[in-house]
Amino acid sequence: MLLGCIADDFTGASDLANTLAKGGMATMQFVGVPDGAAPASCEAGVVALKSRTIPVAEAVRQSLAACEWLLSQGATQILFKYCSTFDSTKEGNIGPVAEALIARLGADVAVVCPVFPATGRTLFNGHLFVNGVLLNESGMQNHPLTPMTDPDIRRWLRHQTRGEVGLVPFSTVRQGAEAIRAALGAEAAAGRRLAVVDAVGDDDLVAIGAAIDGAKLVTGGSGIALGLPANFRRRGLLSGNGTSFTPGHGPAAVLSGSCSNQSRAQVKAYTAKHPGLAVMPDDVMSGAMTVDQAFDHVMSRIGHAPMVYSSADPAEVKAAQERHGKDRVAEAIEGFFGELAVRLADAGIARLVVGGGETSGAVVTALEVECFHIGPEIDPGVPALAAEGPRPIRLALKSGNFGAIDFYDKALAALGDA
Ligand SMILES: Nc1ncnc2c1ncn2[C@@H]1O[C@H](COP(=O)(O)OP(=O)(O)OP(=O)(O)O)[C@@H](O)[C@H]1O
Ligand SMILES: O=C(O)[C@@H](O)C(=O)CO
Repeated sequence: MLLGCIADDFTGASDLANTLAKGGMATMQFVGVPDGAAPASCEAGVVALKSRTIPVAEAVRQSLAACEWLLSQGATQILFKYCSTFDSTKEGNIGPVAEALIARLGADVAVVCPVFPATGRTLFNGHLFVNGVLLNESGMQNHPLTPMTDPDIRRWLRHQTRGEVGLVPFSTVRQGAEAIRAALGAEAAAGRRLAVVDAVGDDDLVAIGAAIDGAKLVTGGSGIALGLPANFRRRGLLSGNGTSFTPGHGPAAVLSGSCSNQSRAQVKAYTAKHPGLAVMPDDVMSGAMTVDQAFDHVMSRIGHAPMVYSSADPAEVKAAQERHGKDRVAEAIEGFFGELAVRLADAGIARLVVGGGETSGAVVTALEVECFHIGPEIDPGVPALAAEGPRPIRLALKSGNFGAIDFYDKALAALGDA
């Protein structure tokens, strides 16, 4: 293994694995920290954690454990992947995890770059935009677990860190790799171990990638990985063998627990053409909607690739959270989808598409997936996946805001056929 990656959620892990696989690295995604060794052919290993919204100390502990395993597999550079919308609270978990990794690795400075131009995430003067709109006006201010109310990433991150946070502005980034390297060196010399780095396009990310060749720690969204494979290729370290995804055959279903604007539009488009079952938090919590009922609903319509969704608009989400408590609702719905996925896989569902990072984490964990082989890209940031483990199902894990309006139909086709 050359590059070792720690992702704070499961959709984010497959987003990153997609970028690295497209960049020509033989990439595997692992679910949690594996017990054994990675296959010798694995050049980039992505350990998927579900650490984005867990207590800070636990996120740090799990991330350090993942780091140890990746180092033990030979990784010479560690990449900490978080969301391109910087999903976090004032307490964490991005800052504390990054600082713990810096201390463990003895890194002098690590870039902070959530930029992902293909999905409209750009950073200018430290301010994060989603499709040209400031982060805190993009819909992310209504996120059920990590409402993003400040677009100034340096200021937001500073709430979470012990040390000061630096900035490499776009005026430097546009001068190329040498200038970026010098600016990062100046941040390190000033004692700032984390430096937010502006970028608006893929060429900026490629230049940043070249500037951080050999850096012990890199942090960011999947875009920060765009320029990294070239560093290993330049040294003749890549086999060029790619990954070993094969499509699946059999019935399909879709589960959506994401409440983002884009997910709600995708759910609407999909259920206009396929059967859909809306699952209400109140019904899940009271037992009025059981996994058995949802399972029967899906299985009786299985030829039509039905969808089960809890996706609801911000007012409904808020009302449910006020009635039951934010964590209890999330736990109940995630548990519901996890159990349903297991029932469906055991009943022969061969292709499953899941919407939402937390929801995907719950589903993949319940399915006891050990690792994934990375297949073709469906839409930016979302690859087809083949699971290894007790249930060798084909999966796509869609981040809440990713994917075109017809994403779910495209995903089912990319995963295989009936
Ligand atoms: N109707 C609902 N009311 C309240 N909470 C809900 C509802 N539906 C889903 N949730 C919870 O909201 C959270 C949605 O997070 P999830 O990560 O799955 O989606 P997302 O945030 O849109 O995706 P991503 O993290 O990939 O951007 C989950 O914990 C889910 O269980
Ligand atoms: O970076 C992103 O936006 C995604 O990979 C993600 O992490 C959403 O959960």
